[in-house]
Amino acid sequence: MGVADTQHLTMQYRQVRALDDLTLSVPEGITGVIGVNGAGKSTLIKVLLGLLRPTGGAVRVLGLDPATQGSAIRARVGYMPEHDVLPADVSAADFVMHMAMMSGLPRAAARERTSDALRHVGLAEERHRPMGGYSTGMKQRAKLAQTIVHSPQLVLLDEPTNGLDPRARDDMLDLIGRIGHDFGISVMVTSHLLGELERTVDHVIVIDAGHLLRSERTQDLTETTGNVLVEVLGPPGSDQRIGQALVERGVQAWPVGDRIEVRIDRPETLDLIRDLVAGHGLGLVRLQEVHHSLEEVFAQGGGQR
Ligand SMILES: Nc1ncnc2c1ncn2[C@@H]1O[C@H](COP(=O)(O)OP(=O)(O)OP(=O)(O)O)[C@@H](O)[C@H]1O
Repeated sequence: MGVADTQHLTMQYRQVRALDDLTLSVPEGITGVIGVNGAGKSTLIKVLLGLLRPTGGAVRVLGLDPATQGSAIRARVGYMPEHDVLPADVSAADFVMHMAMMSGLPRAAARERTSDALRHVGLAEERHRPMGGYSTGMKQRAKLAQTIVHSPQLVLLDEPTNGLDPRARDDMLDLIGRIGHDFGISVMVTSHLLGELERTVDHVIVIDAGHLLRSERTQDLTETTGNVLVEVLGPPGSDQRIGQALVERGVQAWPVGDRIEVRIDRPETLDLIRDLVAGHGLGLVRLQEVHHSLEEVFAQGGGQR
């Protein structure tokens, strides 16, 4: 059993079937739920939290039933909603403290956990300013702080990178990585962008029109291309010399920045790379398998399998 499981889950709004016979399991660790806008990601999160009652199927979150144990789930789970829901005239410190107490923490513990959470998300200095004056990135970090303030076992993050510039997005992804891998809190994070979560999540679930398309470990989904990336240490142009030497021996090799990508169609090619680098008196810094990106996997029709 995962940290969240659904069986034949259906959510029929008046006109729209947002979730359609959806069976999935969110394992421990960091899981990305990816789907275009309207795929049903937010609806899934609201069902898991017990905020929406599904029209069919079964749900378990941390082994609990959201229909009857919603408040027990919300005590153990953190939720970061997609849209801007922060009161503009309240400071992050007051807001996160309030949310901590709403989760059941006594005042002294709530105060301590609030300052820890705001420090973790990098809002320690600005914590007493009203949130209306915050940048989008700061608002997202304040929302993230209230998500983790009560030391949950699982956090559900709805499009946390939406509207962020590239730098703020990278900061947010780093924070999510730390929450999942350093704090040991399981994370389910949604995105409408395929490639964005790739380096952060351990597991990828892809949904489309409320259906499950794929659910796999990121590593398995982005299977190796059969190529390696070679980085050598030596005077400028060393990479080109090695690339040229490989091509002269009938190996497919091409430059990628100041490295060389090499097609490994037989195991001996790896020995050849090692011997050539040594033969040229150079150092072998890196020999790394090249994986497909998620975007490539789906462009090749991998999403339809
Ligand atoms: N309260 C509602 N009443 C009726 N239809 C809804 C409601 N909420 C969502 N929908 C519809 O259900 C479908 C799934 O919406 P949902 O918000 O879950 O998708 P999403 O993948 O989270 O997309 P987005 O990132 O755009 O929110 C969409 O067609 C949406 O219009």
